This record gives sequence, structure tokens and C-alpha cells, in this order.
Amino acid sequence: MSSKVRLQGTMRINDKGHLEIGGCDVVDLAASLGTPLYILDEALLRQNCRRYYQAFTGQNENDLVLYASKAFLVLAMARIIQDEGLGLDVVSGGELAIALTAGFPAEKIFLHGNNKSAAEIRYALRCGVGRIVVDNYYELELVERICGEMALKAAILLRIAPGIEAHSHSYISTGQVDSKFGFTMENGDALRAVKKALASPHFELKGVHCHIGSQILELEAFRLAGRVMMDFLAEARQRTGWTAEELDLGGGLGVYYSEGDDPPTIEEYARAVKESVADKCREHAFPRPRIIVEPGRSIVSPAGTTVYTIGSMKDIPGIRKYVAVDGGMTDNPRPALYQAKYEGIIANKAAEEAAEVVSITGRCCESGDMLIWDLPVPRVEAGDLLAIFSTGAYNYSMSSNYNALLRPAVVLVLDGKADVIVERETWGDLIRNHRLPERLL
Ligand SMILES: Cc1ncc(COP(=O)(O)O)c(C=O)c1O
Ligand SMILES: N[C@@H](CCCC[NH3+])C(=O)O
Repeated sequence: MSSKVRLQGTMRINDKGHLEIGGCDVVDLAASLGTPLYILDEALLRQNCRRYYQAFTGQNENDLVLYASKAFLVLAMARIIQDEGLGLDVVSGGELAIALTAGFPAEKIFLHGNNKSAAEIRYALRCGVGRIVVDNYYELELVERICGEMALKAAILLRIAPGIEAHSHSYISTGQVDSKFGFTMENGDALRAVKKALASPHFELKGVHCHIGSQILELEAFRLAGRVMMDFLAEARQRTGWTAEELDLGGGLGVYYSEGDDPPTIEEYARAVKESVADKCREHAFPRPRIIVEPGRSIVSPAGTTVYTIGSMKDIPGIRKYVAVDGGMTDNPRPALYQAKYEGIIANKAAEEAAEVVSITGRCCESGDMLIWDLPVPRVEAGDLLAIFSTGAYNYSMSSNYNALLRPAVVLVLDGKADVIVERETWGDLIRNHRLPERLL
């Protein structure tokens, strides 16, 4: 094989020496659908959903797994998530619209966000979403006012910043005190918010929420979150008499991207979360709340692969060989944003031994548009196909049209069938919303 990489899910190298996913030859997919191309392994995606369902709802039927839409949400994805019995966490009117258009049951949708607009809140309440997760005082008042206007009572959770430092990239750590998200526990804001919510006739306060960060590879951070949040609920009960029914611990479980990443399994994560809550329930004689989790990355990331065509190369002898592909930070901004590391192989030479080390660069006019540094590959030439692994999360959903590049298609593969679930953009799509004022005609 061209480099030591982990083949996940249904990936294999076929008799032609090509990478195959979901029974589909990646070289054929690239020929018929073009590149860059996002490929989604439906079997692995469903397997991850089932493992989460089994580890939580399967053990306690009241517990709930919400898939975090921000990782990747399109109509087909919403259908798969619904099929697998999970709920959805959405963070905008747009994500909510995708979910509802796919026919997702509103009561299994939780609306998140640190600055929801009044229109989004009205839309969510009108559709009957399951919960609104209120992030701050401004929102608490806004949601209350809108409920008053609509003459209804909203089932809410309060997002709390529990003051936990998760060991992840600072841009994706969210639970620490200095964070834009949630009511701060440390300075008493969280408890004041509970009192305020309880005093309102427009709220049914179901519980609390926290999310300490993303791509977390250590269970201890999750255990700590469970314990800290349960201590908070116990204190809130003591001070107000209110017994929370729900504890939403957010998402955050990391995945394997490259050598050195050693994530806990979904089952280990579930055990850690549930045990930390159970221990504290015993300590405080607190009735076990419904546990809710919101995984995004760990469900969809490993199921995604991006395929690119190799074009130009620049060899600087003794320094580095740059190999350019037909995508880059527009379809995968994570290396540029978080110094994220990925693995990949040459899909049409997947059985060949590595012969050189190259650095994969994107085609954007930015020196920072690097996808992989120092990747061992067989001898590569223009026209070869590079497959980069674990791109299912925060790639399509964070893609852009920088340099007027087009967003790739997304194809869902299963048992030799390949279905396009998102069409490749066209130049027409790029220009559709542009307007020329009269005086420029
Ligand atoms: C509130 C909330 N829930 C869930 C998630 C999903 O996180 P992850 O993809 O790391 O599981 C996020 C994103 O980090 C989030 O902000
Ligand atoms: N976008 C981030 C994850 C942040 C999720 C939202 N809190 C990533 O690609 O790793």
C-alpha cells in the first residue's frame, strides 16, 4: 500500500489495485462524477448511528442521541438519521429547514445557537421543535417575549459553560469560562438563569446542556463534565427545589485522523458519560436524569472520503515536492483553520509501495492552502487520484466558494450502488444571486 493508512468501514483495495468504498471503485466514481468528490460510506455511517443508539437509547429507552447537523446535513443525511432512530441538533433556521424538508419529526429536533434570530425562534416554535437550548440572558428574554406573543410555553434547556478546559484546538474548545457559549457557572450566572427561567410562565425548564469541545480524545474531560453538571443540578435543586429531568452533555468525541490519534470507542464514551452521571446521582440522591448526547464528528467523519485529481507539481530539490490537487481549503478548510492532519492514498495506485514523500497543496491562492504535509506516496503523475480519509464531518458543511471554486458533489455509496445526494455546483449557481444595478447595465 502507498502509505501506512487505516482503511475504515467498507474500504478495501480491489483486484485492480484501486481503492473501493461501499463496493464502488473510486476510480470509476471519479470518472463518472468528476473530482473533487465527497464519497459517503452509508454502511459505516449507519453502523456508527446504531452503535450510539445501542449504547444510549438501547440501554435506557429514555436517553436520547441527537446527531449534530453542523457536521454534515443534507436531505439524505436527515433521512438516514431519522431511519436510525436518532434526533437532531440544529443550530440555525437553515439546518431546521433542511431537516423539516426531509420530513424529520420536529419534536426530535433541538434548536441550538448563541445568537438565534427572532425569526428562527418563531419558526422553531411554530414547527413544534422538541427543545430550545437557550444560550444567554438576551435569548432568555427574547424567547420568553416570543412565547408571550404566540401564547405558548416552550420546553427549554439552558446552556451552561461549566468551566472545563477540554484538550483540543482552542478554536474548537467551548466549555471553558472564557467562552462565548452559555451561562457561566463559576460566577453564578447559570444559577440565576435557572431561577429566571423557573419564574417565567412561558418556560418549561427541562434541564441543562453543556458542550465542552470537539475532537476530544480523552474520556476524563467527559467524565468531568458529567460530574460538574450533576453537582450543579444538585445545587440548583437545593436552592430552588427544581429537579431537572434532562442533562444534555453535548458532543465532542474525537476520531482517528492520523497517526497518534487514539480515540475511545463509542461504547467506552457512553460508559464514561453514564457512569459519571450515575455516581453523582447516588452521591446527591438525585433521580437519574434523561441523558442526551449530541455527536457529530464521530458519526459522520470516518464515513467520508474526498477524492481529488492530481495536477501540477513543483519539486524544490532537497526541500519539498508540492503536488497540487483540484480542490483544497474550499472543500476542506480544517488544515488551514486548525492545523488538522489527514491521511490519504493514491486511489488508482492503492496497492503500490511508497516511493516518495510529497506535500499536498490545494489550488486556492493562499500559501496556507495545504491539505497534507509529507505524505508518502508511490510515484505520482498528473491525472492520479488522491483520496483523503475521514472528511465526512466539517468539510462539506464548512466548504466555501473562495476563488469562485465550485462545491463538489456528494455521493452515497452502498453495496456497489452510488447515488449522488448533492449535485456538483455549476458556475450558474455561483452567479445566481448576483444582481447588476440599472446604472451598471
Ligand atoms: C452544541 C454542540 N453540540 C454538538 C456538537 C458536535 O460536536 P462533535 O462534532 O465534536 O461531536 C457541537 C460542535 O462542536 C456543538 O457545538
Ligand atoms: N468545525 C470544527 C468543530 C467545531 C464544532 C462546533 N462546535 C472542526 O471542524 O473541527
